Amino acid sequence: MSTTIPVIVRVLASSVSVAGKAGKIVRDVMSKGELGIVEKGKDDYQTEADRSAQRCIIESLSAQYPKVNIIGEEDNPDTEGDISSEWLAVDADKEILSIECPSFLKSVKEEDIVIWVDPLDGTSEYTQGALMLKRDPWERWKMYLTHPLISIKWYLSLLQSDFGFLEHVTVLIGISVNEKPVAGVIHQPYFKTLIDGEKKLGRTIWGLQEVGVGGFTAAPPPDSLVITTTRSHSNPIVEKALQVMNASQILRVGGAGYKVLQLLEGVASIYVFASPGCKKWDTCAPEAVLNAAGGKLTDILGNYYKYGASEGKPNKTGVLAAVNGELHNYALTRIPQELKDKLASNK
Ligand SMILES: Nc1ncnc2c1ncn2[C@@H]1O[C@H](COP(=O)(O)O)[C@@H](OP(=O)(O)O)[C@H]1O
Ligand SMILES: [Mg+2]
Ligand SMILES: [Mg+2]
Ligand SMILES: [Mg+2]
Repeated sequence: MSTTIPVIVRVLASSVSVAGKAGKIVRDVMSKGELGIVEKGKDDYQTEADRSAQRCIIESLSAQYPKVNIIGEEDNPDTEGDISSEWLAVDADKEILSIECPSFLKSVKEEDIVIWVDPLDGTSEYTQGALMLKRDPWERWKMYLTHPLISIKWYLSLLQSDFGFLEHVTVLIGISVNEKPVAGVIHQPYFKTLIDGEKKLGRTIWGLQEVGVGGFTAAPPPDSLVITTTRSHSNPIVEKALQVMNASQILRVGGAGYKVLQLLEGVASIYVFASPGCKKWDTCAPEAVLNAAGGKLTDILGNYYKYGASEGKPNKTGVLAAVNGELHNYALTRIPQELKDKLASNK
């Protein structure tokens, strides 16, 4: 690979490639049917797909860019032994390699880069999606009875959906320089497209500051105010912040990556989550891609998160994102000061 291509462009091109590979791992674990669910904390789970996809991403990127600081969500991905060479991605996306690098990023060195990896965003939705792949109703019912995450209400709604909530699942790779997210990849392993009548699964969306976004068709925000928010981590303060928005519709979906995709594709205009819970790996890639598309992501107080390697991982003061500065400001001014103060006291 030519070394005349700036390192930030090469890192983005490699991230696009490896995200696709991680997405395949996520689908393969699901098809095998053994999810290996581990409880990390309250409402916080990890599966074999989270662990394996993280190994694939981190080992592939660190083999190519040993001086880049890479931080992943999963603490203990099974690090015993060599990973399958099938999982090591050393290629780079050709289209990205041909991008003209913005001048302010041309001299960035490997050691200036911090990458935040969420190998599987929307783990709740992933584990619930597993039920939909059980074709035998009795098998499905048995799986429901032993599933730690599904209430009867969600079981019934799953049975009515086509693909469960698997579309909410994304693989996130956020690239930051000087604490700011400058580039990002959102890969959606279960996105369905028909190419010449053939079904293809998976798509990769990317963004680079001052260059723009690719991998999907951008659309303007909906005419009326549509808000997107969590479906599995709500609480009374999250609900209060939604009530004050005066929205015509509230969409409850999984994953920070998927919610930002809804903003980019004109499905929703604002993402509101007035609670701690998200971490730097949840927001780094979505923030980078949204920025590159002209949007804005901050905490509920309107402050940007910092993505340096020594920053705390939790996004203690929530998430507020919108397709443009005007809508972001609208949401920011509607959130009562008392609620902002409550979140700020978590700092
Ligand atoms: N209260 C909470 N506890 C643990 N994780 C939370 C959380 N609230 C949000 N998150 C994490 O933030 C991401 C987006 O959450 P949500 O889907 O509820 O909007 C998920 O990432 P992961 O699925 O990668 O763990 C989720 O786990
Ligand atoms: Mg998680
Ligand atoms: Mg996540
Ligand atoms: Mg995750």
